[in-house]
Amino acid sequence: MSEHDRELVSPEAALDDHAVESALRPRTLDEFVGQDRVREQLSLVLRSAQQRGTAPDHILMSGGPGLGKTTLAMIIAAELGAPLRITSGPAIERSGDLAAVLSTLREGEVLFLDEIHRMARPAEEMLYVAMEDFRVDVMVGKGPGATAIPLEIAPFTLVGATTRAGMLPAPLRDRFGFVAHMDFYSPEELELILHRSARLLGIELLDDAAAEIARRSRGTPRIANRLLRRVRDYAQVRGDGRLTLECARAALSLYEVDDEGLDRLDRAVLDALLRRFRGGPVGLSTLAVSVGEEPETVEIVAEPFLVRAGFIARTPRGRVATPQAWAHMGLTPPPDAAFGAAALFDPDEEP
Ligand SMILES: Nc1ncnc2c1ncn2[C@@H]1O[C@H](COP(=O)(O)OP(=O)(O)OP(=O)(O)O)[C@@H](O)[C@H]1O
Ligand SMILES: [Mg+2]
Repeated sequence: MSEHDRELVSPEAALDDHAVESALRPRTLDEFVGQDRVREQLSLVLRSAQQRGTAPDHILMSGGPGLGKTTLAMIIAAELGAPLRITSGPAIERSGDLAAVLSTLREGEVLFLDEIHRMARPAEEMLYVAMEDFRVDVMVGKGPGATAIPLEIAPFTLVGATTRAGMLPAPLRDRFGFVAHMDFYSPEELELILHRSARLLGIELLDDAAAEIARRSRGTPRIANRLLRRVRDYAQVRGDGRLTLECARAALSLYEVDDEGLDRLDRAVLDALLRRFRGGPVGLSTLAVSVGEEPETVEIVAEPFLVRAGFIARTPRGRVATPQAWAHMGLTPPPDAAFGAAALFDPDEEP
């Protein structure tokens, strides 16, 4: 599948998303739609720290692409009235890169470390100390004569974001006082987000069209906003500019986003699972290879939604298609097909 095909339907940010995304980002906790539990927990963490006059605990946000991690990080700084410094795991190749950031933080500053699971190992150790003791040990010299010079740094709040919380070493995870688990959004929440975006973009969006787009957005605000823009294009060129249900349906089918919001990658994964592996169980990397994708892409981009929507079950022996998957793809399962939970408890098989 080419990059071009992927851009529309992937929850990961595409090039043309960036400008419009920053325009559509909610700026306060109140404007942030959905994730009610996270919002309430976060609001307590922030308010109480403000009342105590201290920097709040370090905050980790975990969740799939496009669910609002960067947005929340910006909101945290804004709610605290604190300056925000942004960096990311891949930008920190050596511990020196991190030392340079940490040693120039101002008191109370929020440090947003995106993709924190991709930071270099030696920098991780430095981060542990910084998070706990607000200190960096700067190494001077090399070899046996090297010494660590402790340097005090200003109390700050680290906000880490990761799509793969499981990949964080336990000592790092444990140093976060609060972990926000970002989940997929309900269709109703996505509708609210779509109406808000339409208002900001000056688009006339009818209720039933919003519901249709929301239902097909794979629980992800980024995808909802992107589909909104494609339906707007359609309405502008082929209609009278208003986003009606007919426009939404026609545009989404043109862009191959199906009734359940499955895109080409999702369907390719399901198709391989059903036809080539007779519904599984099959390992994730085998499945990824058979659709010509990186295992990480299938694991982070396609699978969580397919599981959440009830098309795939994870079992100790691998991924298994559910009856719903067979039905959705219009195929008949073989009589011996393994089905999700049943496969979990097969007494004759070793996990
Ligand atoms: N709760 C929300 N309410 C309204 N809009 C939202 C919400 N969450 C996300 N969005 C919209 O979705 C877009 C993507 O969100 P964001 O960039 O924060 O995702 P992310 O989790 O950081 O993704 P990535 O893992 O790719 O970095 C934002 O531009 C924002 O407009
Ligand atoms: Mg982000």
